[in-house]
Amino acid sequence: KGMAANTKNSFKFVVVGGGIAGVTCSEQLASQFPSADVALVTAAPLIKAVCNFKQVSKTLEEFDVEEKPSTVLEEKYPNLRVIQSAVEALHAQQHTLLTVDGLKVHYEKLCICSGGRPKLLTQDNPNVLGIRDTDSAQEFQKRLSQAKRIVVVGNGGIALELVYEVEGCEVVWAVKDNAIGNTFFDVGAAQFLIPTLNTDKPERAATCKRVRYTIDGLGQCRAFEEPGSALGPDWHEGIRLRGAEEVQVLMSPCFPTTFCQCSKASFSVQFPAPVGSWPVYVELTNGKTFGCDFIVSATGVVPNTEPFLHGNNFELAEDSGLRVDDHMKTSEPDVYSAGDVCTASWEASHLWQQMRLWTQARQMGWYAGRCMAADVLNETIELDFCFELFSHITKFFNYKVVLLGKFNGQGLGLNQELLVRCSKGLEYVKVVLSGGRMVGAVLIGETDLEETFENLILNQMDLTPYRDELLNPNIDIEDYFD
Ligand SMILES: Cc1cc2nc3c(=O)[nH]c(=O)nc-3n(C[C@H](O)[C@H](O)[C@H](O)COP(=O)(O)OP(=O)(O)OC[C@H]3O[C@@H](n4cnc5c(N)ncnc54)[C@H](O)[C@@H]3O)c2cc1C
Ligand SMILES: NC(=O)C1=CN([C@@H]2O[C@H](COP(=O)(O)OP(=O)(O)OC[C@H]3O[C@@H](n4cnc5c(N)ncnc54)[C@H](OP(=O)(O)O)[C@@H]3O)[C@@H](O)[C@H]2O)C=CC1
Repeated sequence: KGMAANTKNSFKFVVVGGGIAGVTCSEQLASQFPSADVALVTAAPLIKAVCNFKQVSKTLEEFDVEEKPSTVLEEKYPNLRVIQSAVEALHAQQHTLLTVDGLKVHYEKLCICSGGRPKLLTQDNPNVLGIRDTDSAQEFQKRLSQAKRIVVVGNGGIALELVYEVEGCEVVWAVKDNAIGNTFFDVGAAQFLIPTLNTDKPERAATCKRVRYTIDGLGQCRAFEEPGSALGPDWHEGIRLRGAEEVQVLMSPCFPTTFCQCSKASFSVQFPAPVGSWPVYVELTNGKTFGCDFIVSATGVVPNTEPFLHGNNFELAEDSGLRVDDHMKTSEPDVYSAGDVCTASWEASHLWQQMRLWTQARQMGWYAGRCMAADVLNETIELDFCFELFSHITKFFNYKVVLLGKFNGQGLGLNQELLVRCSKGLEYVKVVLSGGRMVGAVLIGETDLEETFENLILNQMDLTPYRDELLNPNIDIEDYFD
């Protein structure tokens, strides 16, 4: 009711974006300042809320995400108003936003949490799809139900999930690396996971046909009008990812042909002139051309900065995210940013790196809210502990996956030693040591090692004397370091 009286659309705090970052930030502000007017301006009709939050260890967290109508937020926080409209322009000097509905919103402090959108191979081909939000996932599902063959390009999180989940449709997976899942895994972990593609998925074993997995090529294993929030864990659950035919996963570890000799940035797939009856063809650098019903471009995300830039002086990072400092502040006064749209530009802990993930969206949104509050109250605030150590829990190919620190030896060059333990079909454990200290780990399966390894990474103990015991399966490592 208090909000209804605010006809001037002037707010102490305004947050843009109803994804995890924006919702967490606005909830933080609305609960810390119950008498201040807070607005959440978001393009999509539904917001994303964190539920069943569980702090698994010092830095590891798990939670579910629910899509809810925005009224739920307004009911919970009487001082929070949700404005469903896309922001069209920002005038940072005047502290105002304009929405596509012609609404002018005034703020004292603003946090931009507008997320990202798929970095598509090409924008103009209706047969090249990206997956980001509920709408795009539904479009994908609709097209898949009629499809006999699709080509998946990209080797990150979405591609990994798709090739595992899609059934009843031939999948050509064009991978330019020599192993799968390059954003999360090294070759060893990839080798561990690959046989899973060849087995029935547990929950569907009774009903589905056996997946045939063939290896092709050289490899060793070898509408952005009203963008919705990014999907997240288990986005494919409840969506039937089934094509029109029998199942075959065909992996082509090769480079799409028109991959320029130079940098990846100039990469583009060309669509050769049709020679058959498929709606679209893709030519790969192993010399093969595949016709397919459509191509999924699972090639990363681009920060949604567009409506905020014009006429303002935002510093952008190389990946075109809004640069934020260790207080989540952008280069414009009173403008903060969190989640996929921003790029952490502070001197990060040597054990942390930004990855555009659900968990980091929540952590950044929450911390940005606290920083905005601290600024208003003239209080000092230290960089939150969650930015000390990179940690991520997820699931790939139905295995629990925990990633800690420099899990792929990021930035370590030759200054690293890897210890690996692997039981086929059961677990894969990799530890990254640098100068005798643990700096990262990949844990696949029910290893139960995450807490002990997290502690060993955080306390930077010299493990040189223990390196032979560290992964010895006959030693209870938790007791050992107790
Ligand atoms: C298919 C898929 C699977 C994923 N799986 C996982 C996973 O298993 N684990 C994991 O950790 N991460 C996963 N991610 C990544 C994760 O979903 C994102 O990192 C995270 O959701 C980003 O949250 P965000 O709040 O920054 O942005 P978003 O969720 O993208 O939200 C942005 C919000 O801003 C709004 N918006 C955009 N532009 C405007 C504008 N101009 N005006 C007003 N509002 C605007 C949008 O409507 C939206 O509400 C996945 C992503 C995808 C696409
Ligand atoms: N379970 C989880 O945690 C999941 C997380 N996500 C997150 O959602 C977001 C979107 O996922 P996704 O799209 O898979 O993005 P990712 O960043 O995970 O992966 C993008 C992949 O595409 C490759 N790539 C980039 N540009 C090109 C190009 N022009 N041609 C060919 N390949 C290219 C990248 O290779 P290279 O690295 O060499 O550039 C990389 O393999 C990511 O932030 C991801 O982390 C998604 C699904 C599941």
